[in-house]
Amino acid sequence: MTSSTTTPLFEAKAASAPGKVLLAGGYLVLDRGYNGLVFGLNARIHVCVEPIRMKSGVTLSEIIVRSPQFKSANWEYGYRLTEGDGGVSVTQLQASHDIPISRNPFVETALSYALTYITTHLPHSTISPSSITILAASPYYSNPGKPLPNSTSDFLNFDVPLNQAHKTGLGSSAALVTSFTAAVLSYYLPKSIFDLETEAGRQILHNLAQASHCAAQGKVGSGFDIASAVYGSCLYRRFSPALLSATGEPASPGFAARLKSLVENSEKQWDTEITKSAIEMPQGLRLLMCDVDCGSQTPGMVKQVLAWRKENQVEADKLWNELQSGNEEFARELTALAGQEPVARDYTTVRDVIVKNRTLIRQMSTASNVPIEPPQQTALIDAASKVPGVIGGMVPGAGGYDAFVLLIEDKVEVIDALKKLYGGWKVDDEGDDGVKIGKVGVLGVREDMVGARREETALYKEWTV
Ligand SMILES: Nc1ncnc2c1ncn2[C@@H]1O[C@H](COP(=O)(O)OP(=O)(O)O)[C@@H](O)[C@H]1O
Ligand SMILES: C[C@@](O)(CCOP(=O)(O)OP(=O)(O)O)CC(=O)O
Repeated sequence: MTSSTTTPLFEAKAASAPGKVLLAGGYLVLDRGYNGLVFGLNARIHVCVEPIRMKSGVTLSEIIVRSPQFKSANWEYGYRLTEGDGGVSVTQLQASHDIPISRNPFVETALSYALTYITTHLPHSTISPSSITILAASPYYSNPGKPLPNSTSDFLNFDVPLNQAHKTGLGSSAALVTSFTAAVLSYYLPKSIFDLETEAGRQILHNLAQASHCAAQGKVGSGFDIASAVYGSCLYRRFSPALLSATGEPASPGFAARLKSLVENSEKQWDTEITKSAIEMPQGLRLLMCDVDCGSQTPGMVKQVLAWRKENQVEADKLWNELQSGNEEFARELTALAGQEPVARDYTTVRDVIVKNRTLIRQMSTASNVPIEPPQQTALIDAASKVPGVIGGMVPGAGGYDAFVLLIEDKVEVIDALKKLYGGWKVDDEGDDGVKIGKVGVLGVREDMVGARREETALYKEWTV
């Protein structure tokens, strides 16, 4: 018997998006009155969308998503257009009878939002089945990974289920939702409607990814992580949270039209401010991400800081304003240094600004009783700051025990000295707060100024089916 296959309508497409580090403006950036200074990182999540070749005559509305670096990380979805312009609803299908369904809310929501947006431009019948592969750079997880046998691919096999992946806090869900949305839109929509390489395309991607990331998270954060995943390093002012509240739930009547209008900025105007020119990394300097092995999670830090601010508005406003000025000064210093030859530079001012900002953050920490820069991190950053070639360091984002970031001269000897310093760093005694930190790792991750971008699909041939 001969079996013929139908010719796929679409050509494989891929995109990637960077991770993030909020160098300055943690907590402040939740409020539109303040900014965040965010750097994209050279650890990217990639997504590749390909046609599923089917035997002719078989029609199947199914999209298969795989994250092949992890065990059993497959999600199969059926999709259908809902009544009353409710957009595309996706339903997870059981891959096999003996494997229970495990949901991936970020994938599921990004898929339903992207397909809904696509059907506002194309008839639903043009959404043909596809196979989607997710591949993440290894620094997103602290699990040891192995290359595929005889492989030239940089992606590693972690050989554990996704729920056993230990995240290093580089913003996996934002990089995933952004690259996933970019790849799906690029695959199904003609370039005249969505082109990732244009300003209009990036705006569509930003707005759609913010909406689906918030929906998947079940909360509206500041969105700095999606902004940097789309635009790369930038000075960020958030959108008004009310913008998203009127969109409603997928499948509710009129959802598709509301999503289109939100994404295309046609009724309500997005008031996000993204200024790429306000931040630069001077040539010869780099960021170095460090990861602390620590059992302690500190959920509810954001709630607690905001509650303290509300109760102590006058004191908090003073601190917030001082920090905002300090952060602005830090951004200005970095861009000024970027305009100078490395040999002509004097790092004294930028060092002082970092030290001053850290003092303010510790004030925020003490006043709100939240371990934003706990003493364990103070010791780690202070010790690094004495290493020749280290300009300074800080706790990024919400802070806590698990990560910090250093600004250093981009020289192997500086990284070697830091590895030596932290190699022997093990605090076996608990601090006064009862928290014991373990191994300190220097992640091979630095800033990346570029946001979401198109990728060649050949990069993934060893991982796609
Ligand atoms: N490589 C991956 N493949 C598939 N889904 C992923 C991957 N990495 C992260 N995710 C999704 O993102 C979620 C983690 O998001 P979150 O807890 O917000 O962490 P982060 O701070 O890294 O964004 C995972 O539970 C999973 O749903
Ligand atoms: C407190 C914040 O301003 C910054 C948090 O930054 P992190 O980088 O710590 O974030 P997660 O990876 O989402 O945990 C909250 C926000 O801006 O949403």
